[in-house]
Amino acid sequence: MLKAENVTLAYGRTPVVHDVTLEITPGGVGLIGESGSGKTTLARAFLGLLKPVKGVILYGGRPLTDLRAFRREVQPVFQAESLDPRMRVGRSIAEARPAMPVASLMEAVGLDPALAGRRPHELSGGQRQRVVIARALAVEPRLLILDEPTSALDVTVQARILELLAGLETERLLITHNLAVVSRLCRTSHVLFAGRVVESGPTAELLARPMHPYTRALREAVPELGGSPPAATGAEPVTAATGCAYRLRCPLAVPACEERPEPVAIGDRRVACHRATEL
Ligand SMILES: Nc1ncnc2c1ncn2[C@@H]1O[C@H](COP(=O)(O)OP(=O)(O)OP(=O)(O)O)[C@@H](O)[C@H]1O
Repeated sequence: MLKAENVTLAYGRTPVVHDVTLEITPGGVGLIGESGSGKTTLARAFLGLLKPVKGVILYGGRPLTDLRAFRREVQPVFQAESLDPRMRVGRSIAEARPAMPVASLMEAVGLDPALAGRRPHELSGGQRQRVVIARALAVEPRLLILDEPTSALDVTVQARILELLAGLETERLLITHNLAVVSRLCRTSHVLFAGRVVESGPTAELLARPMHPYTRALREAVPELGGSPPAATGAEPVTAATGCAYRLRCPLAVPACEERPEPVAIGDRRVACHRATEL
C-alpha cells in the first residue's frame, strides 16, 4: 500500500537517508538499525511529513497528493510522551474522532474506561501507551507507523503491549532497536545503516542467518539471543563517507568495499554487501 521508491531525504542540505526503496507489505514491516541510521526520518516521509529530495513515496501505486485522506489511513504511534499533559486521556482519544465511543476504544486496547477522566501523569507508562494506541485506532487506519512504541516500558508491560499490537488487524511499520520486538510483530524486516537499507528479508530468516555483517553484529549484540554486548568506546561509531559505510567497522572488509555495494537479491533476501554471496 505504501512504498518508498529510490527515496533520498535531507534536513536542509544534508541528506540522511539515501536512495531507499522499501515497501510496506502485509504481516508487519520492521525497520531496524542503530541510533541515527535514519529510521524516524524515513517514518516521517511515510507519514507525508517530510518530502523526498529525490525519489517518491507511492500510496496505492500513486504519488502522495491527497494528504487529507492519507493522514486518516496512516496513523503514527509515537511514544506516550506525545500526549498533551493537561488533557484528560478520554478527551485525547475523543479528539481523534469525536463520533467514536471512547469507552469501546479504551476497552479495545485493554484500558478500563473509568480511567478516561485522568490526565497522562496519573496513568502508568503502559496505560499511557495504550491511550496513544487507542487514539491512533480511533480513525480506523489501514496502517500504523509505530516508532519505538515500547522502548520506555519495562519488560512485562512491554510484553503486554506487544500482545495488544500483535492482535490488531491493522497493517504496521514498526521502528525499533529491539530485535525481539520485530521478531514478534513483523514478517519482513529492513536493516538500515547510515541511511541505507543494507539487508531486507523475512524477519525470522534474517535474524537466524544474517547475511550482512552489520545485521550479524546487531544480532550478536543481543545478550539473550547469544553473544555479549559490543564494547562501548565512548565515541560515536564510525561510518565511512565513501564506499560501503560499514567498512571501517566491518571485520570482513576487503579493498573492494571502498566501492559502494548495490543491493542484490539472494533468494528472498536483498543484501548490499560485496561479500554477501560468499558468506
Ligand atoms: N530535525 C532534524 N534536523 C537536522 N538533522 C536531523 C533532524 N532529525 C534528525 N536529524 C539527523 O538525521 C539523522 C537520522 O536521524 P533519525 O532520527 O532519523 O535516526 P533514527 O535511526 O531514528 O535514530 P534513533 O533510533 O536515535 O531515533 C541523524 O544524523 C540525525 O542527527
